[in-house]
Formats: sequence, C-alpha cells, structure tokens
Amino acid sequence: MDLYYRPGSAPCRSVLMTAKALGVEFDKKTIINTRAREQFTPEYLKINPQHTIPTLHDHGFALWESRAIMVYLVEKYGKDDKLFPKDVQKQALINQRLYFDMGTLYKSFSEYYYPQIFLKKPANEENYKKIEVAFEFLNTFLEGQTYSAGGDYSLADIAFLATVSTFDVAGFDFKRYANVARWYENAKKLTPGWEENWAGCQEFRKYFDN
Ligand SMILES: N[C@@H](CCC(=O)N[C@@H](CS)C(=O)NCC(=O)O)C(=O)O
Repeated sequence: MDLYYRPGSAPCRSVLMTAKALGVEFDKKTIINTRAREQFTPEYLKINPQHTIPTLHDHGFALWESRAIMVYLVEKYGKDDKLFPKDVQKQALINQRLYFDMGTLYKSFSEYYYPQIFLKKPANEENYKKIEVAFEFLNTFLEGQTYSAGGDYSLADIAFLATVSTFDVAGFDFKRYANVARWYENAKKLTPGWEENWAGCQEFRKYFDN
C-alpha cells in the first residue's frame, strides 16, 4: 500500500497520524512536490485525476480525500473500531466533525492564508472573521468535553489536530478559545505521530517566508 503525500500538507499529516495510530506501515511513501507541479505527471493523474495529495494506492485501489482515507484505513486495517466506531450515532457525530473540519474550519484557513502565502496578496478581514466564527463553533463543540466527537478519542481528534496545528504554526492566536486550547494540549499528548506532524508544520511554515 503506497501513500503519495507531502510532509507539510495538513490533509497528508492527518493520514500519517491515523496510520501511526493504527500501526499501519505504507510499503512506499512518495513525496509529491506540489509547488513543482509533480501532481500533474501523467502517471500521477492516472492514479488521481483530481491531482491532490494525499492519495492512497492500495494494491490497485486508489483513494484520495484525506478524511475518506482515514476512515478507509480504520475500516480496512484497524484491529478494532475505536477510532471510527460502527455504532451509527457515534459514527455520524464523527462524520459531522470531519465534514465541519473540511468544509468550515480548514476552509477558513485556506481562504484566509492561501492567497497571502501563495499569491502574496494582502490579508482579507472578512476571511479572518470566518476563522473566528469557525473557532467559536469548535470551542462550543468542546465545552465540557475531553474529545471532539462524543466521549471517546476518534478520527475527529486526529483531523482537528492536523488543522489546529496548522493554524498554530501560522501564528493564529486560538488560545483565546479556552476549550480548544485545553483540547489541543491533550490531543498533542495522546496522538501517535504528533512529532512527525509538528515537523511537517515547520515545513509548511517555510511557505510564509518565501
Ligand atoms: N480536501 C482534500 C484537499 C487536498 C488538497 O487540496 N491538497 C493540496 C495540498 S495540501 C494539493 O494537493 N494541492 C495540489 C493540487 O490540488 O493540485 C483532502 O483533504 O485531501
């Protein structure tokens, strides 16, 4: 089973942490330098016509979208269902958080920071407000909770950890969201592969400087 990824990429880091938590090893980990447009080679487009990373290639079966890959890894290779329980309501809540992470929280990151990092455009205040709104929501989800989706640690915590650490390295002051700050400190300790994730965040940080 092969993984195409880049260490700095947040969606790739969430897949790497999931694999670590499951004890899954990839036969081959191939770095795709998206800034050098390596995702547009005919070989890569054959595997993933949408040309995104991460992409998993499991003996002929290709899958992209990080959160879909995370679920697949648990369902196919997990020794148990702890990270993504079979219980319908527990699973539904985790899905809600994963969709929120992709469609609201990480989206607010990409809308605000990407134009500044990649296009060297000035900061947009409206988009900054969307980040604050998303963090307010996450803070509310975490009120009185140790984990981000119900009573147990799950894929939602791993996905949020990849996202929130990206905000952290970007310098967004999320410590004012007390529940998020508390959850983050705990999730860092609990999540296998945190160190690799943080090293990847430092790689990502370099985009800000050049
Ligand atoms: N929602 C996707 C986002 C994937 C994505 O946009 N990855 C970026 C790198 S962080 C990428 O592949 N960019 C290059 C491209 O789209 O051509 C996921 O979670 O996997």
